[in-house]
Amino acid sequence: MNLIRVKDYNEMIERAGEYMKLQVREKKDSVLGLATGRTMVGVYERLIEHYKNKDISFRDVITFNLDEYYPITRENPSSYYQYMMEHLFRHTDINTENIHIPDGSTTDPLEECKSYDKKIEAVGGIDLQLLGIGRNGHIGFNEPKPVLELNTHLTDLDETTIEDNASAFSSREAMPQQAITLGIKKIMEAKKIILLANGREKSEALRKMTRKEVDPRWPASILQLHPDITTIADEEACERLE
Ligand SMILES: O=P(O)(O)OC[C@H]1O[C@](O)(CO)[C@@H](O)[C@@H]1O
Repeated sequence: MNLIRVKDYNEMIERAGEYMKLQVREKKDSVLGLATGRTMVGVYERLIEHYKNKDISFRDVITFNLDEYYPITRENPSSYYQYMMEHLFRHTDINTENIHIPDGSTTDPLEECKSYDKKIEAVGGIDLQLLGIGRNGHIGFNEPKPVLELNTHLTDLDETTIEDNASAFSSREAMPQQAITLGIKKIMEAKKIILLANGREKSEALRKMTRKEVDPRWPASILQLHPDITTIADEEACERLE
């Protein structure tokens, strides 16, 4: 694993934006696996800047988001669908047909999960997967569990995740307790992965992720088996590393 230690959040998103820019410049029809959450807000701001400076175009880019709450409608301002529209897509020239986000309003989540995996396979898999990391070591919504699920699936959210993400909803009760998430297999099949971690609250997850053992109680630890992963982490997140 290539670990790049940076000073702070700004340096982290700068590097991540540059990395993603190069990917899209090298391969205009890149298949990008995208993440949401607080960490990614700045990365998308950088990408929008690169787009406005005409360094990149999203016209041929295909995207697959990692996850979506369940149940939730696309119109819900706290949905990841709205997050992506607000923070990235509506500022770019991306073709809306190339945007894929699990449908959190489906009445048949099992079918939605299967068809999501098939859509990824149909475009030849993900070229670059962008990942954040939960305080509990989750990637996407692959939560700490005795076993990790391979395929896209419906999952119960961990208490830590509910605690961390409830502020995006009007109340804790308004937050869905489940989500549809890409499984470990499609994440690991991505040709390249870039993972971002910032802040002290991510330091334990980062330590467990780099400990040279795979522990399903810290799902991100499996990423150590990926042949092309770059982790960019700030000083605070690196605090517990040797
Ligand atoms: O960036 P945050 O808000 O700390 O969240 C960490 C990760 O957990 C998630 O909320 C769950 O997928 C991601 O969106 C994010 O990458």
